[in-house]
Amino acid sequence: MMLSFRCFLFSTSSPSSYFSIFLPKPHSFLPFTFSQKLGSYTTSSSAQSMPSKLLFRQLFEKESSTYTYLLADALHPEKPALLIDPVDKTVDRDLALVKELGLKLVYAINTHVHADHVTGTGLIKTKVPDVKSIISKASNAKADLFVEPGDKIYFGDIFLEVRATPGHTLGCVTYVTGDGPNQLQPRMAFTGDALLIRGCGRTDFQGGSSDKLYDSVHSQIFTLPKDTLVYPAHDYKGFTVSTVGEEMLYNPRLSKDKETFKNIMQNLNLSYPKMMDVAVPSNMVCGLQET
Ligand SMILES: N[C@@H](CCC(=O)N[C@@H](CSS)C(=O)NCC(=O)O)C(=O)O
Repeated sequence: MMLSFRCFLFSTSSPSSYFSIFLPKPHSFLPFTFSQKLGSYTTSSSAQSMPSKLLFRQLFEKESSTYTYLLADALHPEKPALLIDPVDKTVDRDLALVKELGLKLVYAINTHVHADHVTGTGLIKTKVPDVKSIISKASNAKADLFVEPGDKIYFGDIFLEVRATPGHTLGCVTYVTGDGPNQLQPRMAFTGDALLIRGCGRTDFQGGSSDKLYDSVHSQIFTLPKDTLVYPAHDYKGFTVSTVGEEMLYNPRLSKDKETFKNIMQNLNLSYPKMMDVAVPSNMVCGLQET
């Protein structure tokens, strides 16, 4: 299999090649089968329906209704872990969980520059200095490492693939668990605010575009296998997880044609997020700006 990796952004200060962006792990060691069905999905612990190396937790911050996701390669000797979309207010809770589970946090990742809450990535770095922050290059925000479409973020033997999904903001990306013989099945898509469960991110600020969002979701998310699990950055209705197939059928915005979608988005009439004027400038610098 041909694999292309972007090596120019690889951090040489990374503790070991098991925690690398863009560098492939050999595919020769396969301690488990990923094909045997075991049970039903759960949204609060292991989301996979089959034996896997993934430790997965969906964590919630209730003031902004934000989901943070903890993923780790639990069978790797060092249990390398990453957090997607941590919130400043819940950093202590999340780091306590990481410690309790004996994980080694290596990356704190954002799907985009959030407008409704302050990211926890900068605060995490002050508490665990070896952690590297990651955001898309297109976001123009500060971080240790910048990702672009097609990049792979490895933690142990598992990787996340980066897909560009602009429209809510210019720099939005979706992180999808890898495709490959020793990767997780079903796949998981961390969609940020591009695709919410039965909804989607608003498109009225931060370079938002309903035209772009429609194309992003249809070309980068709805082309994934239908059983791919959808984990968004927010939920306002009590949902926790969906699938690509479900959203293609039942999403009241994105299941429509593009013109209808654009019309819906133009008429959302949402008020601006309460924390927007604080959150956006702060999140451009990992959430560390004095306010
Ligand atoms: N009331 C909240 C903000 C709610 C909001 O605007 N959410 C955003 C994602 S965070 S920028 C969104 O895209 N919502 C889409 C929708 O259809 O609700 C606050 O004041 O923080």
